[in-house]
Amino acid sequence: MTKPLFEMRQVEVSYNGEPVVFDMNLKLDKGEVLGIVGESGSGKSTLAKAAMGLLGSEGSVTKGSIIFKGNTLLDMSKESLRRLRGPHMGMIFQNCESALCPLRTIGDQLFEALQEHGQRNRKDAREQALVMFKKMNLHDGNRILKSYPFELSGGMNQRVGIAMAMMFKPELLIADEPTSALDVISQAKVVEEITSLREEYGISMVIITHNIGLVSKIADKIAVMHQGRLVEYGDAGAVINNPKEDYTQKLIQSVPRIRKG
Ligand SMILES: Nc1ncnc2c1ncn2[C@@H]1O[C@H](COP(=O)(O)OP(=O)(O)OP(=O)(O)O)[C@@H](O)[C@H]1O
Repeated sequence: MTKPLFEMRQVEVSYNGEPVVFDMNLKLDKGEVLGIVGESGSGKSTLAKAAMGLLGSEGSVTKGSIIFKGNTLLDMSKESLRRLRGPHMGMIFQNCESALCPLRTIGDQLFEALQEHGQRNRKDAREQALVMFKKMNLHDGNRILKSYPFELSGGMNQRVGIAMAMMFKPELLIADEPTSALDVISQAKVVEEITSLREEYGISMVIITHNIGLVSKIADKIAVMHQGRLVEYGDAGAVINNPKEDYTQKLIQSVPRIRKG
């Protein structure tokens, strides 16, 4: 039996010693898409940050283990984790604009991120960026590279953030509410763009959202969180069409007409 690409075993996460996520058990095989859904405050972002080693000084994993390709992340040094982030495990944030530095151009930030992971040639980096921008429907790539984040629209910054994460073609991409800062039409387009890039590069993904409708279209498995706990977890079709928990039914009822075929 092949080992999962990513796994959480009995994970508890706390802020300042106070647990907010309890007994999380999840598995993701290579090429799979896992949707994590739940209402605001259920612990979804905390889980994503724990997986990426980005909990900050107040937060820590207080029980269990998080395993990526057979390596226990909690045992890794900060430097090894830093090297893993980007080329192996990528992250897309809810608001990519706030993750970008306001004082430097997109091009400088992009090159710096690639340089940190061994890409030294600025011309190659630029070409790679232009290709990825096009795939994200950002057609004026040269202008974007010269722009500061405040010179772009919210939707453009979000696409730039996604393109930057995708440029590394990571084995695992964790997307935390990747479309919630966008209007409904842009949301649908960005989901399509992410899905086609994922298919093209065979990237495994964890998509975190409060909108079960969004993951119903693209996830293979769905995990439902409520008050820091996993309340339902299984194949997306089974969770959507035959939810066992009342809470999942309520989430589904809050979205008009979704069905997984
Ligand atoms: N830095 C922090 N310090 C203390 N408590 C925190 C911190 N960040 C989050 N929490 C708490 O952890 C719990 C889970 O929050 P989290 O942001 O993970 O939920 P979420 O499901 O991602 O919500 P949302 O959909 O609104 O982003 C909440 O009770 C929140 O108040």
